[in-house]
Amino acid sequence: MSALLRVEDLRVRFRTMSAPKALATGAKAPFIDAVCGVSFEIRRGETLALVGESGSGKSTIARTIIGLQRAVSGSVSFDGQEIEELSGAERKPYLRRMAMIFQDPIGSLSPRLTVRSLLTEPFRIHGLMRRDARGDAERLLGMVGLPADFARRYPHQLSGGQARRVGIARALALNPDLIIADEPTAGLDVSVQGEVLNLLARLQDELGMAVLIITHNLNVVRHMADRTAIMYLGRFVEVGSTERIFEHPRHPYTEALLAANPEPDPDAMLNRIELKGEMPSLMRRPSGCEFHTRCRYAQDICYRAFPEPSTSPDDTEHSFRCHFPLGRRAAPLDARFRLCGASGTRNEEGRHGC
Ligand SMILES: Nc1ncnc2c1ncn2[C@@H]1O[C@H](COP(=O)(O)OP(=O)(O)OP(=O)(O)O)[C@@H](O)[C@H]1O
Repeated sequence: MSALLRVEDLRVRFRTMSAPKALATGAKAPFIDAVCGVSFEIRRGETLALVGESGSGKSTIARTIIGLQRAVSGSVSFDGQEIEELSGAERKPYLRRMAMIFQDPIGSLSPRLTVRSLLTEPFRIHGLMRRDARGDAERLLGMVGLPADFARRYPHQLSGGQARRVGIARALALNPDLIIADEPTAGLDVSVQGEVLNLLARLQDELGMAVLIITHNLNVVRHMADRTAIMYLGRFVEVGSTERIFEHPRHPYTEALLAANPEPDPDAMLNRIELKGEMPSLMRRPSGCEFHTRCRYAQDICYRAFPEPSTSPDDTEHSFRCHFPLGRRAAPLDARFRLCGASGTRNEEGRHGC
């Protein structure tokens, strides 16, 4: 099946200080590369999860896809059309087919607008004349299980779960082909989290849209995603079907994330593994494999050489970047544990950029 969304070799860079200040202070890294050559696609109706620690670049990818952030290179194509090639006016029909659910349920809703205005604003933004704004708002509220009289409320009169439903309803307004959900359950009570996930899954079944879901929560991934991409320092280190990622992780970072999952399999070896140290700063990228500073299996080559992507022989859609992927590791046991610890220990020079 052809891809609905195709992202190719995407790179996004942020300035960390102005050029004159960098010159004055002699700083080597006036920028960080938040996203480093990421490529992936999402098929129609499919759910892809982006997973990784805070700061790994997940939201930056999302914001770049919907045009809130510019890439320094790479491309985003939607339904076969590269978005960057289009003028502002030509882009609109494509952007209208994507909608984003932002992280903060209440904070992402404009406090001065009623729910009715929030729900009908997408039509106005895209210049779509509607004869029955009240009917539109009621229909959208009904789709997310909220009563029609919620249309008169303001965001501060909503609970977190209700605000999240309004955010979802707003995202559905223009009947998008792709929804990007950035931490859709963050900040919600556990019971409400389940309701929101079930709602998203039901709407996806009914409406058939693709979903790009961004989350730290592996239980959310397991519940929602067909495929999963694991991010570290702005790169994909492992991508595959969610089942493969959970059952046969090949990258040690994936293994460690799964082990940190609050509901791990009690019999799995993964339970014994801890992810030690902090993620290195994007201003001081480690040499070689960028995960080596925290990897329990790292060997000399991991300090020196950046690993090329490999694929599983029995599943070419399962790819990973590791010199010693799980399942064919030959390191002596004492070497495996030598390198656990705080980040940056073997990275005195540090690198920036990617
Ligand atoms: N506008 C910006 N200006 C400068 N740096 C930014 C900007 N937006 C993001 N960053 C930096 O880019 C890196 C990636 O941030 P991003 O928000 O994409 O990560 P994330 O994985 O989505 O994190 P979280 O899970 O906390 O949302 C971080 O180091 C962040 O500080």
